Amino acid sequence: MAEEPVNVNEFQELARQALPKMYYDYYTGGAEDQHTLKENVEAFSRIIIRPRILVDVSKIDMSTTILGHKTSAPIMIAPTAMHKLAHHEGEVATARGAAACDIIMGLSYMSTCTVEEVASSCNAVRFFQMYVYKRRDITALMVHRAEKNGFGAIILTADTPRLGRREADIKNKMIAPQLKNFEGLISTEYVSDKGSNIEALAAVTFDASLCWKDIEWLKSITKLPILIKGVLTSEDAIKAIEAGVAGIIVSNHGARQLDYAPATISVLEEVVHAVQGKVPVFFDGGVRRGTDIFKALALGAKAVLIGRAVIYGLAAKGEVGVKQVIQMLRDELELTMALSGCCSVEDITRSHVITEKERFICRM
Ligand SMILES: Cc1cc2nc3c(=O)[nH]c(=O)nc-3n(C[C@H](O)[C@H](O)[C@H](O)COP(=O)(O)O)c2cc1C
Ligand SMILES: CC(C)CC(=O)C(=O)O
Repeated sequence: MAEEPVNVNEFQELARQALPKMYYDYYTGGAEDQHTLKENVEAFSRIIIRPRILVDVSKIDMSTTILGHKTSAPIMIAPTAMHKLAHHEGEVATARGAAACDIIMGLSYMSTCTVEEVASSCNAVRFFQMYVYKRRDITALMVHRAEKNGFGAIILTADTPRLGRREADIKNKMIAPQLKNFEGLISTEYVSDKGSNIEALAAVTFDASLCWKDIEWLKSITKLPILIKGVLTSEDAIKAIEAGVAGIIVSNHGARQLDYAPATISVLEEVVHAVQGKVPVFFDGGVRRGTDIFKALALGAKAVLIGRAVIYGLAAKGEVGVKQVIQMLRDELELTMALSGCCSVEDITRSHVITEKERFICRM
């Protein structure tokens, strides 16, 4: 029998073995030179933890509340597209993994299972991620379907007016299937002479004119709280609050959009300072270890979203793999908390980490 994976990187290797190259490249890849892709992970290694000793850590409580929903840990599943390319059960398996671990799942607008299938598969708290199509009637319908099916929030992804240039997908001539949510509404199968039909799909369907004033439109069609995903600057954090969002997700889309955008962990604090506690700030990008989650919490995130790591679990072992990856990250976070002298997520403070910039200033 093959050895059991002991960390997320080993799950990635299992996913590589399980998937056709075209899909593995789609899931792992980033934009252009993949500079930001590497940085998202490496920037974590430049942040050092300042552990405190002789604290009673015999009981650790990782639970927290996200937009009023109690969860077992400050961990959510990031919305990622087309899970059936990773495993035949698709997003239903992912949702069940989330439910088993008592964490919130973000469902992608570009899912391969329908909103209804995911909603009826388990009792996970679900947030619905949306893109805005030029055909606003279709987007409004999707939001209503999410609302009707008990989703707890809308995640508006704001960093994708056009799709980033993912060169592996271009070379592989990556093909997206017809997405079941849109059957009878719009075709999601576009053939492109540029290579990747996902790029063509986004070019034809996504509304590149989307801007801040459209949050008013979104608020007019839903009562659900809105999280805005893709904030990387204090300027946009302030605009998001002015627009009345319920939360902000610091994200560079897993480095798949603008290459040479900053590593998300390097700008989290800028956003947190701008927000001044008015709304919760969430974080994603490059999280592969419990220590990464601890660092993001110390720098002010309310919770982190996990993208690729969950897909690796799904590709390797379906629902069981999703569960194992989340459990692994939860266990690692718990151990990090214990070894740093933190009994609850509230105990994790800014003084528990030191950034590269601070170390540099100390040396001067
Ligand atoms: C294969 C893949 C598909 C993605 N699809 C979506 C999507 O449909 N909607 C979205 O808002 N973000 C999407 N993302 C971005 C994730 O929500 C998240 O920001 C990113 O994966 C976090 O980085 P990580 O993968 O390093 O954890 C996708 C990311 C990946 C890797
Ligand atoms: C189908 C794509 C638009 C999904 C996506 O956001 C991504 O691949 O990063």
